[in-house]
Amino acid sequence: MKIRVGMGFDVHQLENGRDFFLGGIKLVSEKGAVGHSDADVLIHAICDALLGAANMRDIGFHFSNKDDRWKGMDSKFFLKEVTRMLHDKGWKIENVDCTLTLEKPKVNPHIDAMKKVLAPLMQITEEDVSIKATTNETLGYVGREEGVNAYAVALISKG
Ligand SMILES: Nc1ccn([C@@H]2O[C@H](COP(=O)(O)O)[C@@H](O)[C@H]2O)c(=O)n1
Ligand SMILES: C[C@@]1(CO)OP(=O)(O)OP(=O)(O)OC[C@H]1O
Repeated sequence: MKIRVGMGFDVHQLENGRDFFLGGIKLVSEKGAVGHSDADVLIHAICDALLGAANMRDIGFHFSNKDDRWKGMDSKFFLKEVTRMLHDKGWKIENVDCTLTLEKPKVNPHIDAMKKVLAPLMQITEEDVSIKATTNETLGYVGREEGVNAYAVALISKG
């Protein structure tokens, strides 16, 4: 059996009055993420981890931020598509593990809801989706609530 690991990282700016889409759900928050799509930083990091594991470039390579088709796009579409692309090459997703860094809101109360949305998009169980969060202890752009980071690792297999 062939197994591969991939890592993904993404960052988006936070702005007052924006919707905050994170992990496929909409959070109640004063600030939301800014991007070309719906700016779901967690989904983008997961897509990059999966594409990286399969050595299939990255999310911006397949879904350019210069392409109007993806403007305001629900990022769940990208994850579904990336999963399809991996399946087409014979890969099975084993698990993903993610860490968010943001000062607020608290994401712990929403993690189960995120897993429920993300797992079926990757055709894996919620047990195979791990999401964690930490503040940046007020340091740097995350600490100043100017941005949100997402890190993800993914394991895939075939054969
Ligand atoms: N946006 C966040 C940040 C953190 N958490 C949870 O709180 C714990 C403590 O955070 P520290 O940064 O002070 O270590 C962290 O381990 C998370 O469980 C959160 O839910 N949302
Ligand atoms: C998702 C895409 C495409 O709409 O745009 P953004 O929402 O700006 O997100 P980013 O993480 O910069 O990655 C890739 C983009 O091409």
